[in-house]
Amino acid sequence: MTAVGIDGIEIWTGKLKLDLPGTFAPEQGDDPEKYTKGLGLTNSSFPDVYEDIVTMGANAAKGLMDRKGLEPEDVGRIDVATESAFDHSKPVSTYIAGCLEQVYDGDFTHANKGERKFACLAGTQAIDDAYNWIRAGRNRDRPAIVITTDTALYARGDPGEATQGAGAVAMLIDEDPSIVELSTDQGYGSKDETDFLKPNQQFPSVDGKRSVQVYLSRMREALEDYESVTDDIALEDFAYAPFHTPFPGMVRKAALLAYRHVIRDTEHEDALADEIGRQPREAEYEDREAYEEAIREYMDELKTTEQYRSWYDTAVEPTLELSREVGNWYTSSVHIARVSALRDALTRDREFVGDTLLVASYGSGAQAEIHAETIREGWRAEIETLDIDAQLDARYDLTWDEYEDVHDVHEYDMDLDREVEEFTQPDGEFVFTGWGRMNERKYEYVE
Ligand SMILES: CC(=O)CC(=O)SCCNC(=O)CCNC(=O)[C@H](O)C(C)(C)COP(=O)(O)OP(=O)(O)OC[C@H]1O[C@@H](n2cnc3c(N)ncnc32)[C@H](O)[C@@H]1OP(=O)(O)O
Repeated sequence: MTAVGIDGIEIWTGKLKLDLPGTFAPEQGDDPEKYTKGLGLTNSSFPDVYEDIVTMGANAAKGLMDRKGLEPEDVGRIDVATESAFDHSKPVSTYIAGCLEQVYDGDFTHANKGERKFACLAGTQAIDDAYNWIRAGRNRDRPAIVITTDTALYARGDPGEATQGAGAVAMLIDEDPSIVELSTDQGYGSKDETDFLKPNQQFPSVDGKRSVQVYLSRMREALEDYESVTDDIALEDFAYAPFHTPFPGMVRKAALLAYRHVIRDTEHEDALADEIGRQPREAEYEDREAYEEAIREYMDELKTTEQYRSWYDTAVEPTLELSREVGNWYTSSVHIARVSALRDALTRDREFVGDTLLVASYGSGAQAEIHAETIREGWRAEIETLDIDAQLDARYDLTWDEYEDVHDVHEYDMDLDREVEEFTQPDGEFVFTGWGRMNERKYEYVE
């Protein structure tokens, strides 16, 4: 079977940043370590006044097409995953295709376009759709572009405000891919949940603490489902485990739970038995409460062991590097975790063609999905070309008053009583220019 997977990746960050420990924490009256150590975040990316989900997605897609030498006619499909759409009917992919057609000679008339929604999971689902379309032989030898793009803003004062972010990832899905091959095995954990939602509103209604528990429960179910369709999982089989990362502290919890689950009844559990005992088994306890208390105690000890620390520091911690700098990018979040892993491998000059990643995606509402990906020969050349570090360094550092202005500019229902100037100069990129006669958003390319 010909390999299908991710052949190219391009990232676009919002061009502004908010320093969480330095600027946000003092205004909240919080200890800066709540952000750096608790949530695990240093900065959030924000969109400048001329940026939105379309400009960020189009800029990432243009970077990808230019690097891959693609013209519009070469592309058979454009799918956008977002939970920040401003249009209930016209998909964001049409806006993005319209932007791209301003700068290329050809057009995307014969490309299939769509928009995928399942909170942060939608990007992974759009990759699945592209994979299935290629596998079904309906692609006429053309690749698909999958774009994940979000302005992940919360209402002012919401606890989620600390985890905001804005950015886009464009990925080329093709046969014989350069970066990773996708596996056919997948595990799902899915339930109707009311934890994080946006019923006809821009900013989410969030039950923050419950959303954390829902994430963990769906991940456990997805892991069990994945185990049921594959041979037993051994954690040492995976070079990295990129998770959906709303904030790194969330992944810290998920990774510990996954580790406990996977080592049960293995030599790893035996090796830890002298140090912290064996894992509590429910049958050994009088009631569920006592069992759960024993599990909590075991987990508290497990996370301090050398065995766990060594796995976490190698397979999980490196996946959080970009997230710490940009915040939550919703649909892009797991995809920047994958890129963080690949960048770590590059820095370490790691030879890992043929190695596997265990990729754990999640969307509120709620569903988790787990699958494996195999590293391909061309990964190094692709990852070396990424300019995300330069983009991050070039971000404009907002003061508190400027942050308040930026948040207001991007709030749809805000009746702004003041002009907010752009903070950065657009240079070789798409920008938002205003509204057209049918209330559509308009864009231009600035040389
Ligand atoms: C949104 C998605 O993308 C989909 C999902 O993944 S849903 C799962 C995640 N949910 C979200 O991201 C929802 C949006 N976020 C939120 O609502 C909030 O950020 C939140 C509820 C997750 C946390 O908000 P909060 O209540 O203000 O923070 P709080 O729980 O007090 O502190 C956060 C962490 O910092 C720790 N902390 C606090 N002060 C600290 C300090 N001075 N030093 C070190 N750590 C500190 C806390 O102990 C806590 O860690 P633990 O959970 O490990 O105990």
